[in-house]
This record gives sequence, C-alpha cells and structure tokens, in this order.
Amino acid sequence: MDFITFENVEREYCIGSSVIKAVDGINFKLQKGTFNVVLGQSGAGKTTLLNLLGGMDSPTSGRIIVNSKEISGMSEYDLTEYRRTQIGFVFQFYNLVPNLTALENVQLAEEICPEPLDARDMLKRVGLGSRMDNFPSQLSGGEQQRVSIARALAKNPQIVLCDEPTGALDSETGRKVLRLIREVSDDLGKTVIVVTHNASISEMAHTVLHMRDGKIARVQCNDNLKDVGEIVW
Ligand SMILES: Nc1ncnc2c1ncn2[C@@H]1O[C@H](COP(=O)(O)OP(=O)(O)OP(=O)(O)O)[C@@H](O)[C@H]1O
Repeated sequence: MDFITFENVEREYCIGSSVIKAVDGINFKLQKGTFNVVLGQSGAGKTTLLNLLGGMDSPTSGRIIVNSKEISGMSEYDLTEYRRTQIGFVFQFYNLVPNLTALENVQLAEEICPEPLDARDMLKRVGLGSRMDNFPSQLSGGEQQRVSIARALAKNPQIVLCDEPTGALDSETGRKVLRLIREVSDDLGKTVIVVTHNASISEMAHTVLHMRDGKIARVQCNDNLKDVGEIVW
C-alpha cells in the first residue's frame, strides 16, 4: 500500500501582485521504509515539497495523504500533533541548541513525543556514545549532523525528512552521514526523504523525484541500489 501520496498538489505564494507557483500540480507515491531523493536546481520547489510533507506548510490545492490520513486540510492542532509524532527533521545547518550538550539536544525530542526512543541509545547508534556530554561547538560539522540525526530518530517518527543534510560537509564526511541516513531506512524501517542538489546521491535511492520549475519532471525508480561507497561524488 502507498505510504505517501501527493495528488495534484499546488503551493502558491503571493508577493505583491505576482504569484509564485513553488509547487505546481505534483503527483507521486512513495512506499513505507524506502530511501528517497528529491533532486533539482535552486528554486525548483524541493524545500517547499518537504515543508508540505512535514506539515510545516499547507498546499493551496490538492491532497497529501500519509499513512492513510489526509494531512492537507488538517487543523493547526492536528498538524502540530502530526509533526510531533510522525516526522523527524534533519537540516543542512544541524539546528542544535548551542548551550545544551549532545545528549540534552537529543533528549529534547523525548520530551515532546509520546513514544520516544532512548536518547543515549540513539547517540550510540550514530557513533557518538563517547561524546554525549560535549556541546555542539566542541563537535565537528559531521558529528553535529550525527547528533541531529540522533535527535530526529529519538522522536521515533515514521518519516525522516532531510534538507540538504550533507550541504555543509566535506565529501568524505558527507558520505558517512549519508550512509548513516540510509541505514536508518534499512534497519529501522523509516521512510526517508532527502532533498539535495547532488545528483550522484540518486543512485542510492529507491525513488528519485526530479523537480524543475515546481513540477516533477521525472520519477526515477531504482531496483539495484548502490552503496554510498560506490558513488562517484
Ligand atoms: N515563503 C515563501 N514566500 C514566497 N516565495 C517562496 C516562499 N518559499 C519559497 N518560495 C519560492 O518558491 C520557489 C521554490 O522555492 P524552494 O525553496 O522550494 O526551492 P528549492 O528547490 O528548495 O531551492 P534551493 O535548492 O535553492 O533551496 C522559489 O522561487 C522561492 O523563491
């Protein structure tokens, strides 16, 4: 059964008298537990798509269905609940709280979710078992991104949304972070969606949504997924 469905979804923004169609009538379906990539140039509508799926924005028209529930048209109250319980976010610049340790940053997730996973376990899972008491400023960029992945996982969400998760990292660290995100989908059965400019990442995804000018120009389905180590960056 389809886990995520977008049906004729549009998102317009009005600026003065002009209308920008950030997302312009898109249709796609994604399956549970898969690793997916949204690819496109700057301004193509990738972040808008991610925000719509994450319940941070609502479509101007069309339907978004997640796990058999329509989230387009949900009340603010229900959307807040959806964001809290179903969605983990990983951002390009980590968004960690600077005056909290790695552990405390991950524990934040525990406080807002009904069925969180153990923060210490999640930090161990991302290879930071020995760095739990460090503040973000004491960690490298790749380590900070791993804390943010642990924080997203600690919410125990169905879906993990990643907006340019390797954008601020060098290529080797980026590979390690991507391998970790892929493992999350493989081992924990999470549905992962990664927004990126980096076309080479698409070879490790089940589904690639190629976006251009707010539209999905092509949906690419891969049967033989490459490991991140096989990808030419
Ligand atoms: N809140 C907003 N108000 C007005 N216009 C917006 C808003 N959000 C996005 N847009 C516009 O919608 C279009 C798509 O933006 P979006 O951020 O989704 O693209 P993107 O593919 O993620 O780009 P990038 O890779 O540069 O982040 C752009 O023209 C952008 O300026």
